[in-house]
Amino acid sequence: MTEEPQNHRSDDEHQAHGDGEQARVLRFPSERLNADQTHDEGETGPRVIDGELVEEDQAPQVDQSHTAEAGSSLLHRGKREPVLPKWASNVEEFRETAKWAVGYAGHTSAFHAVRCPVYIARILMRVPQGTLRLLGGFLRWVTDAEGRTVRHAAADRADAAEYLRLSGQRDSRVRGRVYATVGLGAAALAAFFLGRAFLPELVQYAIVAGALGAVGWLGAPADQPIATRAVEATKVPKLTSNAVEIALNALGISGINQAMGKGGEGIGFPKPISRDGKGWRADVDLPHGVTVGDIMDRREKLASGLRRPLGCVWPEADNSEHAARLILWVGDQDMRKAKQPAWALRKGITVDLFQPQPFGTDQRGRWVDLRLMFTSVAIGAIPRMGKTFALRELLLIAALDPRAELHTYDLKGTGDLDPLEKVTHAHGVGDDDEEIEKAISDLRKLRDELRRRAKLIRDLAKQGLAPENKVTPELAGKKSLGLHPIVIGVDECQVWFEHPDYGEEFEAICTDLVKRGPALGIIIMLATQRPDAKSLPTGISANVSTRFCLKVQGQTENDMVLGTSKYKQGVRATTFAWADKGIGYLVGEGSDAQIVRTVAGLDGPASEKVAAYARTLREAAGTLTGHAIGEVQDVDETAARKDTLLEDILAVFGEAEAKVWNETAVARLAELRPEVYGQWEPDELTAAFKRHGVRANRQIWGTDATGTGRNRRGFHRADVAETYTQRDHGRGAG
Ligand SMILES: Nc1ncnc2c1ncn2[C@@H]1O[C@H](COP(=O)(O)OP(=O)(O)OP(=O)(O)O)[C@@H](O)[C@H]1O
Repeated sequence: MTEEPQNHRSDDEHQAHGDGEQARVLRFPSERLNADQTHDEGETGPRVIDGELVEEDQAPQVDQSHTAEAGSSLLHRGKREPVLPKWASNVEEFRETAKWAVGYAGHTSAFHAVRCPVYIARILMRVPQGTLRLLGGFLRWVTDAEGRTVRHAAADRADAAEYLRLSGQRDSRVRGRVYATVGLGAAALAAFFLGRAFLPELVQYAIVAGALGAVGWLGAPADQPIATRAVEATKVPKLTSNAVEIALNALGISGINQAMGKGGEGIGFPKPISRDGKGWRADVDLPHGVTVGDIMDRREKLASGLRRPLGCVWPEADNSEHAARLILWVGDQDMRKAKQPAWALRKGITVDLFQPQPFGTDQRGRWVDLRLMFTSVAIGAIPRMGKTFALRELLLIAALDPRAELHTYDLKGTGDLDPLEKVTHAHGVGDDDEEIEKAISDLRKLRDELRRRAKLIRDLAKQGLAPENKVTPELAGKKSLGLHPIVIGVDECQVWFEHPDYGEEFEAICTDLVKRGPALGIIIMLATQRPDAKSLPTGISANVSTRFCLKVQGQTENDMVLGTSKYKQGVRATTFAWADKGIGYLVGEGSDAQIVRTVAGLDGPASEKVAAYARTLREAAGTLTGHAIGEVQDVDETAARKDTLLEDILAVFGEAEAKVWNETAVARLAELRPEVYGQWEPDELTAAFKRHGVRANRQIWGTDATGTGRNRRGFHRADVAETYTQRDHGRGAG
C-alpha cells in the first residue's frame, strides 16, 4: 500500500480500502516513530508502509484485553461462592447462628407477649377512632368522593359536556356501589346470625377480637403504632448497609466522602451483610484509592460511627481480594468481655506438640489452633498487654506433652514463669550475673545439642528414617535417639541480647536455634516488650515462623514482630486499644494474620493447676529432669567462662604467623582448649570473629599439608591484636 508522507497521520487512522470499506492500519510504535522522524527530516518521496488491514469493528481498543481465552466463555468466570454459607457449614457456627436466631425470635415474642395487655388497652381506646375512619372511608367509596374535585372543576369551567359525562359516571358508580353495599350488608347479617347460631363461642370471640383489633389498628395514628418495636430493645441491633455507610462517611476520609457525595461512585457491598459467628459481617468495596489500612487506622472513629463499643468493631483486609476490599466484622459483644469457650487444655490433657493445639479465640469466638512443632515464636508488645501470659500459655501447652523438655527464662525476674518450675528442665529468673552465666551455659549446651541432632538427622536421612530431614513423631518418640521436642521460652529476651559480655553470644546461639532448631525439634520462643533491632535482632526477627503481636506503638515495632510489610498490608497491631489485653495479631506458619485473644483467666494459680497435671503426666512417662527434680544446673567453669577467643588466638599464633587460615586456627584452638573449641568448624570461627568486630573471611595464600600453594579463608593476626588492644583500652578507660 502506498502512502503520501504529508497525510500519513490521518491515513494512520483510516485508509480507504479498495472496495470502499473503512479499515485501519496499525503500526508498531517503533515504526510510527521512524515514520515520524523521517517525516520531520523533510523526506518527501512516497513511502511504502507495511501494515495489516484490520476491520474497523475488530480493531483492538487500548482498554480492551487482548488475551484470548481458551475454551468456552462460560469457563473461568467469577469466583464460586461456597454452596453453603460459612455459618451453615461449620457445626459450631451453625449452632451459634441458630442460637442467635432462636434467641432473637424468642426475645421478640416475649417482648410482645409481655406488652399484650398494653396493646389491648391501646386497641380498645382506638376503636372509636378506627370505626369513624372505617365509616368515613366506606362513605367516601360509596359516594365516589374521589371524583368530586374533578366534577367541581368541570362545573367551575362551565364545561357542561364534561360535567354531564362525569356526573353520569358517578351516578352509575354510586348505584352499583349501593347495590353492592346492600348485598354485602345482607350477607354480613346472615353470616352474623348463622355464626351466632352455629360457630363455637371461642371462635365467635376470636372473630369479634379480630374485628376490634383491626378497627383499633386502623384508629392508631401513623406515628404511634400499637406495638412497640422489639428490636430497639435488643442488645445488638442488626448491622445494615446504611449504618456502615454512615460510619464510613464519618471517618473524614476525603475519598469516601467524595464517593458518598452527589454523583459519587458510592460504596459497594459485594455480598449481603450476614451473620458470621457471634456477629455481623459486611464485605465492603471501598472507593477507588481508599485502602483498608486507612479504615483500620480509624478503628475508634469507625466504632463511634457504628455506635458500638470499640471491642466489637474489627475491620480487616481481605487479602484474597484487592486492597480496597474491607471485611468489617461487628461482634454482638465486646471481644475483650465476651465469654470465651472453655479451653480444652485447662483441666489438663496429654498434648501432642506435632498436632495443632488451641491457642486463642478469634473475634467470632472460634478457637484458633497453633502447631508448635517445627516453628519458632516471637511475641512482642508494649508492657502490660499480655505478652507474658501468651508465652506462659505456650509453655503450658508444651508442658502437657510429656516428651517436651522445657527451658524457661523469666528475665524480668517477677516469677511469671514460676508455675512451670515443677516441669521445667532449666529455669532462670532475673538478670543477675549468676543467672546470666547459668543461661549462657545452658544455651551453649543447647547449641551442642543442635549440632548433635543435625548430624544424627543427616545419618538417619541416609538410612531413610528421616525422609524430610527433620524430626518426625516416630523419631521423637524413640528415647534412645534423644530427639524429643525441646522448648525454650524466654520472657524479656532483650536482657540477653543487650548483655555487655554475653550479648553477642546469646544472639548468635538464639539465631542458630531460630534458624535450624525447628527442623531438629528445638522450639525457641522469645518475648520482648521492646521490639527493636537490639531487643529482637534482625537475624531472629527475620527467621521466626510464628509471630504474635499484641498492641505496639508504631509501624517499625509492628513489622519487627509480624514481619516486613505487614503494616502496609493492613496487619496493624497499632490499632489495638489499651484495653485489648491478650488480643493480638497471630501470623502462623503460612497462614494469614488473624486477630486472636489468648486464653483469658490463665493467671498464676490457673497455670499452677495445668502445670501440676503436666507433672503427673511426666512422672508417669518418666520424663522429669533437671530443675523439676531439684537438680542443680552445673555451671562448670568452662561453660560459664567468658569469651577469650582473641586472647587464645594471640596465644597460639606468634607474630611471625601474620596470615592464618581458619582451619589451621580451629585446629590449634582445639589443642589449646579442647573442651571449648573441640567441636568448632572454620565457619564458627568466622562468626565468632564477626561478633568481636575482627575482619574475617580474607583470602589467605598458603600451602596445605601436601605442600601445594592455594588460597583459603582466614585472617590477619594483626587485626586480632588490634581489636584486642582497643578492647583492653576501652575496658581500662571504663
Ligand atoms: N487473654 C486475656 N484476656 C484478658 N486479660 C488478659 C489476657 N491476657 C493477659 N491479660 C491481662 O493482661 C495483663 C498483663 O498481662 P502480662 O503480665 O502478660 O503483660 P505483659 O505484656 O507481659 O506485661 P509486662 O511487659 O509488664 O511483663 C494481666 O493483668 C492479665 O490479666
